[in-house]
Amino acid sequence: MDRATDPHPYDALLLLSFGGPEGPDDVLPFLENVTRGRGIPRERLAEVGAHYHLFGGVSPINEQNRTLLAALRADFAAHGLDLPVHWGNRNWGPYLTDTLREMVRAGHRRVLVFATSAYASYSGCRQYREDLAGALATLTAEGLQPPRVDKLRHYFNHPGFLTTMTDGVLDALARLPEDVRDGAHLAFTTHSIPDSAADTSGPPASHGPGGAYVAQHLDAARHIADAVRAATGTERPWRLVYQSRSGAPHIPWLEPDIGDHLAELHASGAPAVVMVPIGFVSDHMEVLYDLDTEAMATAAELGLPAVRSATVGADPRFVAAVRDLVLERAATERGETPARCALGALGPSHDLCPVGCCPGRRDLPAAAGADSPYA
Ligand SMILES: CC1=C(CCC(=O)O)c2cc3nc(cc4[nH]c(cc5[nH]c(cc1n2)c(C)c5CCC(=O)O)c(CCC(=O)O)c4C)C(CCC(=O)O)=C3C
Ligand SMILES: [Fe+2]
Repeated sequence: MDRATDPHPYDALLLLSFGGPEGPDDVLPFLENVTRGRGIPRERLAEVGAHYHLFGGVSPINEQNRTLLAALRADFAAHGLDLPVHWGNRNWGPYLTDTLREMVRAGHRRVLVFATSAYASYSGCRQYREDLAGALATLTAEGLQPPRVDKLRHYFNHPGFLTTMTDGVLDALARLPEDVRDGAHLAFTTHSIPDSAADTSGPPASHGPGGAYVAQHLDAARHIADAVRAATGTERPWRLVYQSRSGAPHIPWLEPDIGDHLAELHASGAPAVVMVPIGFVSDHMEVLYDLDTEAMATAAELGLPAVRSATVGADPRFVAAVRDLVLERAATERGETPARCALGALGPSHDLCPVGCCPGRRDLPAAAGADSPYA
């Protein structure tokens, strides 16, 4: 088989995502799934529930994942990559455990996982690995033989992600009134997480203030800002800011918040802003509500012209990036040394999360890492 289309040793790809409610009755049980044992204040839950109800109780995330799933299958077929693709979620149906059970029953023994989170962090990486370990434990208890699972490396700096994001920023700039376009600031935005989670994100060697989470976002943001400058010939100020904070007020989370940043930009005389949702891969609720609804309203109140650039979604370049990462990992697992595409300064991320990578508050078993109980 052509090395460029050989998925061996893998026999399936699993698209692993967050999940979201698909109707008003789903909202509360979904939020209970998300926040079980995480100490989120009740008021915050009611507030977030109201965001979903503004959109009929439907998060767009599942439909976006169905679109991505179809796009991956079509891309693989068009490129002669014979690898079935399945989809499972952490917090809503189709649940990961059910998907993995079906995969085992279909005979899959060696599964590669593509999670819809591009960066290191407990929520974006280890928690998915814990979900996988939990699903494997359930299958084992049911008398099934668990498959071996591996997880793709972080893809925040893959050219298929960064170039697509850069083009999104260029499109967004073109939507701003011409007289403020050149002076527009870039506000790269991602999910706030507790300072303590950021500081311990990534391999132990990268632990320290902000950890791998902040370092990876800064690397991606700097690359995009440079590429936008190269394309437009205009230097624009940029900053990494945060959104969607939850948790109790006395616990420090990454700042500044996007809303405060917009007010600061306005006060300092910035003529316009492009909000770049660098931390997310599709236009799910954190983008639709926290940016398009809330942050846009803040900008309008301030009188600050603002646009939001696109997420990668199912863009063909992003889909092709997933194929590239799958083939790269397959080759690596076969003992070859394939090219590892990465832009920015950090270089390609590790394939296997080392012991102590993105620790959680509790020491739960995690699959697809050096400390996996399922080798
Ligand atoms: C880093 C990160 C990503 C990005 C990486 C990735 O994509 O994975 C992300 C994505 C998402 N977060 C989402 C939804 C929620 N996140 C919550 C809570 C939390 N997120 C956290 C972090 C992250 N979250 C954290 C540290 C918490 C506190 C509680 C905890 O430690 O777990 C809550 C509870 C209520 C609230 O407090 O907001 C909800 C409802 C949705 C679905 C949107 C939809 O439905 O369209 C998506 C894609
Ligand atoms: Fe979240």
